[in-house]
Amino acid sequence: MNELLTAAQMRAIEQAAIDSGAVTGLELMERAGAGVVEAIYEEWPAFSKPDGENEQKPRLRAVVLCGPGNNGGDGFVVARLLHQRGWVVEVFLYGDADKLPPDARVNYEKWCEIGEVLPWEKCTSDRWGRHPLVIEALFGTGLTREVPDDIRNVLLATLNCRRVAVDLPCFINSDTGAVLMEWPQNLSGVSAGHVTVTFHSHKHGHLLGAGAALCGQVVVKSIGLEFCYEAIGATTAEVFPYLIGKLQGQRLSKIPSAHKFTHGHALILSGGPAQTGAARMAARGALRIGAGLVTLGVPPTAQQEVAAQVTAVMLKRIADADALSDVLEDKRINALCLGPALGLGEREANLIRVALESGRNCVLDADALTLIARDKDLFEKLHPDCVLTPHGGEFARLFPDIAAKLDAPATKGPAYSKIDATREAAKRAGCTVLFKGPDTVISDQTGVASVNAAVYDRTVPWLATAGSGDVLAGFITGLLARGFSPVHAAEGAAWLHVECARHFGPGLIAEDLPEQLPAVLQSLSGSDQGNAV
Ligand SMILES: NC(=O)C1=CN([C@@H]2O[C@H](COP(=O)(O)OP(=O)(O)OC[C@H]3O[C@@H](n4cnc5c(N)ncnc54)[C@H](OP(=O)(O)O)[C@@H]3O)[C@@H](O)[C@H]2O)[C@@H](O)CC1
Ligand SMILES: Nc1ncnc2c1ncn2[C@@H]1O[C@H](COP(=O)(O)OP(=O)(O)O)[C@@H](O)[C@H]1O
Ligand SMILES: [K+]
Repeated sequence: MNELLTAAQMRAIEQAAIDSGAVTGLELMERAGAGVVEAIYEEWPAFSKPDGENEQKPRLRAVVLCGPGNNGGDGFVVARLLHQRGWVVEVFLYGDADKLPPDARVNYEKWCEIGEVLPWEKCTSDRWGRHPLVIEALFGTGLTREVPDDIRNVLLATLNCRRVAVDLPCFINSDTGAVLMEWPQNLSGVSAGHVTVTFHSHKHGHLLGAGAALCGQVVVKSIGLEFCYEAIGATTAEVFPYLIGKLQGQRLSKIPSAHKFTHGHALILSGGPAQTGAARMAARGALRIGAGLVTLGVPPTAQQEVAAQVTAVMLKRIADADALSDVLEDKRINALCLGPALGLGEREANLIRVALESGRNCVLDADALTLIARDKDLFEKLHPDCVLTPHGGEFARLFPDIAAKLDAPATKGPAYSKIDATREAAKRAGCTVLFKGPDTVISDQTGVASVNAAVYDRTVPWLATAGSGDVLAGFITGLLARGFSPVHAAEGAAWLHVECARHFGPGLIAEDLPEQLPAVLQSLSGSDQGNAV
């Protein structure tokens, strides 16, 4: 599934399934536990060897850490299923067995018929050496507050073991990806779970914030809830897709009979002398992504510099806001990009004013965002055909109160997420907002949102290089010129941006990004419709 769910949405889906009479909570828990065991054998095929039947070989050993809710219930199922497959399993319970919720209690009792449930106090680090596998079923979507020290100490002691987190690592808020546990500085790069096995669909916390770096890899197992998905989607109405940019990317083929103006004309405004590289990279991106024509608007003082360095991109002198108005008399110019190294003076503010008043598609990045943050009047001129592309610092300048909510120390859940923040910002700005990062979130003013997650097998840390944001602004502008709606242009561009970085690999510099587009686009137009990308 490509949908991202909050804890509340997941609960609603489960409840609807149970209410329909098609399945019980106990059956769902059994399927969840079976999904975890299946994932364990997929991840470590060596476990499938018939250990236990061979007298020479020791039996496989696991420890299961069960929490006080239904996540713990899943843990008891896993313990039983592993035992059935010949494992030696030790089970610890954090909390009071008498207070377990009903389904978890049933599975606790089933386990008690097989083996012992050890109290948490006995869960000491000297036990880990004997276990090839630690299954953490302490808290899942029900984590509501910081993880207590007696759990933290145990978790830190397991870091050298093979680990499986059930649903989510117990210290990650499922709605925000925030870590609700003090994490030692020297372990900041350590993944806290080799594998996280979740059910039905990803949760926000698997992709947002620190969550992605600490889940290890995420395996999604079906627990048979697909049949009620539509009904729930309609009632919850806020199910966000991720990787949807791929779908937008797949719409990029050009009609054989079309001419260049069919694909739009993008105008990208450059900064002054020695400040022209950013706009040139954006222009290259817009052209490569398929805009029919791309013009760089340059201040007269930078004309020579830019002319010496462009070929397919055209050039236009734009001295000031009046000159921009004149250029925009050409109605074929249908997408503008302002911001990359544009400058922060009055001239630039006036250029932005004219661009916004023209009502054209408009990407506002970098310096343009700073100018809009400074000038309420400019902010109010934003309209639905604009796309704002802030990184964290620019977002905080534009929406300080929203950023403060997002940055508030994570002490409880459910909490305010990057998706919530981007949706609120887009609503306030009245346009599409693309909030950058490895977890880029895109939302339009109506609340439609998606996440372009550059995590797990799409990790591209080398994209954090000077100027890559300028290229992204160019990609979005090019797609706007080609007629994509603002939100689809932002989604498609963000997805292609990451694909270009993946295609190039380490050593990437921003100039390389547009040059990867031919190969990436080629693979999209192939017979497999992009599945290979
Ligand atoms: N519903 C279903 O049908 C299915 C659900 N499934 C599974 O259930 C999981 C959700 O179960 P859940 O809602 O019971 O929440 P869960 O994550 O076990 O935690 C709640 C408990 O933890 C406690 N607690 C929280 N934070 C704490 C802290 N920091 N420190 C200490 N305690 C803390 C909290 O205490 P309380 O806040 O009530 O005092 C409560 O006791 C889900 O992730 C999936 O694995 C699957 O089987 C599929 C079918
Ligand atoms: N660690 C990372 N993984 C994936 N993408 C990243 C990472 N860091 C930054 N990016 C992406 O790189 C781009 C950087 O843009 P920006 O911060 O505006 O840089 P610049 O101003 O130098 O162009 C954004 O698209 C952002 O999402
Ligand atoms: K867990």
